[in-house]
Amino acid sequence: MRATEPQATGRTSGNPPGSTPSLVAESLSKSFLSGNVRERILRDLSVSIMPGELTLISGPSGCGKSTLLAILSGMLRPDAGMVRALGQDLGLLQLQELERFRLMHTGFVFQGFNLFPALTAVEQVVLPLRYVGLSKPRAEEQAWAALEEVGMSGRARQRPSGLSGGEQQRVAIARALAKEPELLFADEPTSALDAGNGMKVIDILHRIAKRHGATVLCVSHDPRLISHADRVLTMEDGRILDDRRTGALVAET
Ligand SMILES: Nc1ncnc2c1ncn2[C@@H]1O[C@H](COP(=O)(O)OP(=O)(O)OP(=O)(O)O)[C@@H](O)[C@H]1O
Repeated sequence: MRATEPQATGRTSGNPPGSTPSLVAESLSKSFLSGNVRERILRDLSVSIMPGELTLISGPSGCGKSTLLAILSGMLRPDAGMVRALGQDLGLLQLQELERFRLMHTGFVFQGFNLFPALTAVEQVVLPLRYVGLSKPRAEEQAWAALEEVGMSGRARQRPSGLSGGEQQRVAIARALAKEPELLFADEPTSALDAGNGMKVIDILHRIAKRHGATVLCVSHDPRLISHADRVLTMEDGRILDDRRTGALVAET
């Protein structure tokens, strides 16, 4: 969530990408036990992610994309290495402080939308805003603005059962966007959608990066999305093999 006063990152809404990364990972390692065998999933991985950009992490299934996203977002601790998010070393935070950091500064969009079946679209977006302490009128105002931004204000009174998959994902993006997080993470946000809706969703994520100066980090193995990102990191076997800028243009609404 953005502070009223400018923060230490020196970013203001809508600024073009600066030279200061918003996310820095140094020498990350992570392994998981698979039966009796310990499998190394991330291998001494270092990367810096910039604000105001949509960065895509691509690569084959099982190469560690979601694990990297989970560590960069503070959901998972690495075995070794360091993550600095918005200047904060996440490894130095106690669990409660880390949860607070995530609540105030990060938003998530998942493959399965994760909407509450009984709530209307606007209620889905209002709920987390109330949780971070906004008054009801302020939360409703921000929720409507976020739904407007993703082109869903006309469907705001619908429950998930009355919405298409693409529309549900746009509501989920509005929910993540409404608290104005500096860091927006998306794990396979288009994989349950057809090509047209997938493109719409990725273009919305791209626009959020540009308009809000947010850091948008998206995991996907969908090759159609590559030309829609500003930067593509290709992973294989727990490492980043390729780091490319695409010169992608933001689609207008
Ligand atoms: N909590 C866990 N416990 C044990 N193994 C795990 C855990 N999380 C991930 N793994 C394993 O780590 C490997 C990498 O998983 P990860 O989800 O990061 O890959 P991915 O590149 O995102 O794959 P996909 O594209 O299929 O989602 C996989 O072999 C997975 O089974």
